[in-house]
Amino acid sequence: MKDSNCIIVALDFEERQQALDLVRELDPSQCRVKVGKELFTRFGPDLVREIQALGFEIFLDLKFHDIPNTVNKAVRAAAELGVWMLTLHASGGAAMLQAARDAVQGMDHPPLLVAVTVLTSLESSDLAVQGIERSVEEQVQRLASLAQGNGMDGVVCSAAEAVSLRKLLSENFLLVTPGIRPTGANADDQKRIVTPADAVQSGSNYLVIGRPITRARDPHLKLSEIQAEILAN
Ligand SMILES: O=C(O)c1cc(=O)[nH]c(=O)n1[C@@H]1O[C@H](COP(=O)(O)O)[C@@H](O)[C@H]1O
Repeated sequence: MKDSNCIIVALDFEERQQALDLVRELDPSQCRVKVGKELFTRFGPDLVREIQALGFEIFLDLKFHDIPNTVNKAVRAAAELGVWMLTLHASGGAAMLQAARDAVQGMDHPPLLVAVTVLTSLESSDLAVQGIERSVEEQVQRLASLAQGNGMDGVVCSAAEAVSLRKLLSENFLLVTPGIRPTGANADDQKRIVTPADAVQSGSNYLVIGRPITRARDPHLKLSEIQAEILAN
């Protein structure tokens, strides 16, 4: 997918002002933004509304993982905020995923529901510790099939799994891929990393990028460079 609007900038900041300063440098027609656990826990729905008022579609990444009734109510609350996309953990199981889907049934503009498969900070040895004796790729496939079979719009995975998922899943099922690192960038705590251009080539629909952009001296320039790299490939 060659779409200049496929990048989601992760606003992982401590301060409200840092997030707003970055957002004001960005163009809502060129990217979307992600509000995650740190920012939401500190500043809540008011900050989401403030960023929406600047014209941005918001990916609310709270990774719900709880009993079906609790997730149903939480998804409804997030949907009523008017967010564009939200996350829950596929490993919460079929009933939890269906409860999430039920929560947005009948809404005029429901958010996209995407299920996290295996976090990009994990590798096979981490699964083994949890008693999962299969490769990351197989576990991602299993959870992605579960997500697709229970009403999700897509999954969060590493772009390293995108090629195999594209063969397994329907064409319009979304692959949202964090763990993106331009060539030579620090991996930080990410284990399954892929460059922006390779992610798009492999079939990712949306690239979630945090530190490579937020830590850049000029975040707007860095975003433009990444977009240019994607379009050139
Ligand atoms: O759901 C997510 O967005 C997510 C899932 C995952 O498996 N890995 C992952 O890194 N993320 C998020 O994607 C962002 C990646 O940030 P950077 O590593 O700084 O680019 C963070 O906000 C993470 O919370």
